[in-house]
Amino acid sequence: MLDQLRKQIDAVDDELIKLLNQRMEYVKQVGELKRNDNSAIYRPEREKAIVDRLEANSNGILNRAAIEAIFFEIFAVSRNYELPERIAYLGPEGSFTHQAAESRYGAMSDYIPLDSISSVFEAVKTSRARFGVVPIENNQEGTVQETIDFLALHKLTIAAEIVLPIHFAFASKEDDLEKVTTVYSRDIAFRQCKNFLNDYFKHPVKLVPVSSTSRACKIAREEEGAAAICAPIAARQYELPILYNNIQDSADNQTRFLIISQNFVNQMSDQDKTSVIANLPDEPGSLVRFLQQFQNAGINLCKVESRPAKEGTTFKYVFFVEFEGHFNDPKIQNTIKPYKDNITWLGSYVQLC
Ligand SMILES: O=C(O)C(=O)C[C@]1(C(=O)O)C=C[C@@H](O)C=C1
Repeated sequence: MLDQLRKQIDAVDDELIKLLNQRMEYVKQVGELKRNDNSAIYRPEREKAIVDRLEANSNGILNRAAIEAIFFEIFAVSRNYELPERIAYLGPEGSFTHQAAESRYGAMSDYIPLDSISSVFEAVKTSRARFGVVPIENNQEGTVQETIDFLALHKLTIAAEIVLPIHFAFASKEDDLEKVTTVYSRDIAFRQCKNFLNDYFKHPVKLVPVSSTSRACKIAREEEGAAAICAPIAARQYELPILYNNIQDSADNQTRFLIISQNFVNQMSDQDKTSVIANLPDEPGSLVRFLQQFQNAGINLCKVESRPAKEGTTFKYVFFVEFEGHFNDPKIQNTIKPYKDNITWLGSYVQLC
């Protein structure tokens, strides 16, 4: 029975590899066309349209998550045939940002882990990497201010967003919780796994904050009585056994990441979001009048955040504003027309959250 099933699987795989090779032949031709007119290799809106179509047509076992897992790898291989891509991300290896980057660029891309958000921006700006992946907000903890400040400073563009459910794991070489005396992790992870720590530890245990959950795994692998609260990808990387998965208090814990690039322009789709920095006059009603334009045009705002303008010693602010729609959409163009000198466009990309 098993032999028979495996024979059938082999036959399907032979078909699949034939079809994938055929797909890559077409991809190579697309790559040549793109090289001729110097257009972007990475086209997130096209990838999304393919996944949407496959999900609608899939009347078998594969759901959207499975289709994405398979096809994002295929797209990553395709893009590498068209032009090898290098992706910088906020490291270290095994971080949630690494996991986000891999979820979009697959296992085959060339990755550079960097130790700060500013270094990721720098790597993209100096063309050391074609794309950079940085966190922008967590739905429990709020905004990563640094990312907004560097977006305002460097004028790089946002090519796409990634939304990743944040699952923490509890990993240790110890096979019994009684033997665990110290838990290493990031502050934010301790905050988000309070219930687990309260419910599972009846004896005193030391919580030691470290710079990353990968570092927590590294220490936990070497130290007796130690454990780490970490991203599952980090535990795997350090071969640290996972004792409990999904130990975070909230099942809805998600982080949103941005893919940044130089001068990246997506084509319009029907699900776009636009991010801008608005530098408005410092006078009564300035922000209200600006936002009123969006209400008048029926454009939904997704995020408004004020940040220091960092102009000398003054206490002035700029606004990071996100709204639904593509910058090139005539409706958006009309709405922001009176503000064209006050706005820096950061990107229009397919909206995932
Ligand atoms: O359609 C394109 O523009 C392609 O380059 C092909 C392809 C694909 O594999 O389907 C690859 C990369 C792009 O990000 C989108 C799609």
